[in-house]
Amino acid sequence: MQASAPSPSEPAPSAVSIQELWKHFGSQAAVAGLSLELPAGAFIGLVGPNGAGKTTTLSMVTGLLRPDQGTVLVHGTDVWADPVTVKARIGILPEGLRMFERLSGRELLQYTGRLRGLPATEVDRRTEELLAVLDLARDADKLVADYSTGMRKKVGLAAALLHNPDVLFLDEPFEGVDPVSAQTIRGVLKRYAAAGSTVVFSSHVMELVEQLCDWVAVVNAGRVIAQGPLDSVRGGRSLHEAFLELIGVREDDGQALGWLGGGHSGSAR
Ligand SMILES: Nc1ncnc2c1ncn2[C@@H]1O[C@H](COP(=O)(O)OP(=O)(O)OP(=O)(O)O)[C@@H](O)[C@H]1O
Repeated sequence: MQASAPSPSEPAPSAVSIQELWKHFGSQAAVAGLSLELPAGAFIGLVGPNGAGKTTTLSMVTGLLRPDQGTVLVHGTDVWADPVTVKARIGILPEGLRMFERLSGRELLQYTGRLRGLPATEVDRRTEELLAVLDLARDADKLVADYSTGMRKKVGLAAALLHNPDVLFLDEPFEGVDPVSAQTIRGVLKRYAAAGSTVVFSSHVMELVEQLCDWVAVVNAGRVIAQGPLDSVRGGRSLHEAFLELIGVREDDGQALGWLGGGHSGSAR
């Protein structure tokens, strides 16, 4: 893989620079020459239909899955040439995060903080603050195995933020999360982004992306089909409308599923 430094004439430095990324599973190209420049300090939404390649892309960008081809730089450092440097600067909340189930929420955060090399007193301070802000203090001594989906997302987010990363990657952070927990997560992410850090998250919920993000990338069939500031991608429409148009959603021709509905069982037995 080739590492190339960003051009010195670039006005706003990229937090993440992705060049011609490829990943095949068997004969299928899940990610097919995807290139993206994600601006530093932005709140970025990565949207695309099911199977578009969002999770595969995020996995390659965060050093969890090796690309077949292509380069990913995080603040100028090649993820696959120098993963240790990059991993110190990023936080990740992956989809279907596996956690140490037999630890309590508090123990999980303390363990994560020590793994990150933070001093014990700092780990304790940050752990208690994150538990309080994410409304987990009451359940801090419960085992992670007994956490609900929303609680798991919140403790995963706390673990991803503990070392105060420069860039935070979240794969579907709001999936399965109730409106109260979603509001709490949104508040923490907004606070984090307001301090100049970069958030990159994938979502299917266009309204949420519109509310939170100032920059959007639309992925389809393993490629980026639109990227830029939210308003330029929307082009005067809602993001939902722009998304459907960009993806080229097919109108139902009314032929299929003609048997469905009306409560008649039909003749086939
Ligand atoms: N480990 C794997 N083995 C085989 N195929 C895979 C694997 N991971 C992903 N794929 C395939 O790659 C394509 C992209 O999947 P990916 O999970 O990246 O999409 P996505 O945009 O995150 O989708 P969703 O929105 O449904 O989560 C899909 O066709 C999927 O079936």
